[in-house]
Amino acid sequence: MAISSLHATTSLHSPCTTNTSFRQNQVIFFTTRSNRRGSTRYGGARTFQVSCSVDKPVVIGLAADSGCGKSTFMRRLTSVFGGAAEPPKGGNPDSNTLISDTTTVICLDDYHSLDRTGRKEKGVTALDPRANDFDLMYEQVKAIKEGKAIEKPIYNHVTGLLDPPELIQPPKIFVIEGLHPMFDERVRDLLDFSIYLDISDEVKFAWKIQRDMAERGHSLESIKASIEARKPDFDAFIDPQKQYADAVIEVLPTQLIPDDNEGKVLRVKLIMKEGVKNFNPVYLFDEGSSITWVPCGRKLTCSYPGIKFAYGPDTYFGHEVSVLEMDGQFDRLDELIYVESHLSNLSTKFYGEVTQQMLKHADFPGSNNGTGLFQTIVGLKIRDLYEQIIAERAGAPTEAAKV
Ligand SMILES: Nc1ncnc2c1ncn2[C@@H]1O[C@H](COP(=O)(O)OP(=O)(O)OP(=O)(O)O)[C@@H](O)[C@H]1O
Ligand SMILES: O=C(CO)[C@H](O)[C@H](O)COP(=O)(O)O
Repeated sequence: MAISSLHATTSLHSPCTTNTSFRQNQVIFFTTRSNRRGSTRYGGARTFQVSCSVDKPVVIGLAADSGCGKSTFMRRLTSVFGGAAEPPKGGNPDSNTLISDTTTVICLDDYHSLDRTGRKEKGVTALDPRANDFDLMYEQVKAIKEGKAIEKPIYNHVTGLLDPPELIQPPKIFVIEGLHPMFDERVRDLLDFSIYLDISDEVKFAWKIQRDMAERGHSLESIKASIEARKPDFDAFIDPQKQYADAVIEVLPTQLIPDDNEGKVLRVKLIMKEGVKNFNPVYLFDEGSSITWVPCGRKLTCSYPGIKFAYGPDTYFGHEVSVLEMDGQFDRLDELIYVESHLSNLSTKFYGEVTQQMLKHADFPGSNNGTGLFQTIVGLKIRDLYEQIIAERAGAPTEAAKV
């Protein structure tokens, strides 16, 4: 049996019908095993009746290369919804899934159709579409969006093998993060909102060195070689997805320090597509104007090289966008409230919520610069989008939806 149809038959078509034997988001393992050359899949055609949520999930896509801040972004997003995300309780300790009260985040690496050995044998990288099962990805994201539970495979990053699948129940917000959330048109069309983290080569290199040398004991040469080996497939299959994103966070070297090659001070752009349903771009001072702002002075402490904001309209892959930019870093995070008070359409629930979120996670990477600030803002916009969709379904549009 083809892998995709095997899983299609085992997806649990019981949105609200049931004998509930499983709790919402409970994860179950299946041990039936099927093999094919180059990969190992587990699964079994079993029928389960499970509990379900009446509200169908809102589906969010987050695309980025490996080591580009997806996990950090997801931690900020989950925090905006008020809970901590944890791996499935009692499940596979190497599961890539994170579950909180509101959100379930799955990692699209779980749709690798070739395991580490299989990729090596075939001479393809994990970024290559031939190493991924897009039919299964589509069927399962569609099932979740329809409120049905799925048995999702697990790619084990420790062993490099495909582990037995885990049962995933439809949450309120379903996030698919990884290399290819916008690659397949069918999957792309299921997304209610999409984000691309666009990290420039220089910055990606600096972050990889920091993590893989300091935390994983890799040599500088091996990090360089791994980045170079991935580059052609990254350019061919990952990078082009940014044209479809509703919001792009672009991370570049600073322009405030001439010829900077340290990669510590960053220039970060938040590129927000115009005309996206339930998403009103954030603006600085005056919507639609072009503005440059250097806030350093009496209200904001800035050491060298300072902080510079910019805002204005632009085009991005033929789409009208608004771009908010921050170059530099904060000396004192509590003073961010001064910047926040000059931004509009933030979708905060109270004055200072952005600053509060940033202070809460001051230890996350990027908390003193535009990466943390814009990830937090996008998190708030996603919460707002979710609330608008739910209100719309309930037939009561919010004030924001009427704008
Ligand atoms: N905003 C940031 N500023 C500085 N460093 C960062 C930032 N975001 C991420 N990093 C660095 O990159 C590393 C990877 O971040 P993170 O785990 O969030 O990425 P990821 O895309 O989920 O990675 P992977 O796909 O490999 O699991 C972090 O350990 C940190 O060193
Ligand atoms: O690009 C990646 C996504 O995170 C990984 O390289 C891919 O999933 C393969 O993982 P591993 O190196 O653990 O076999």
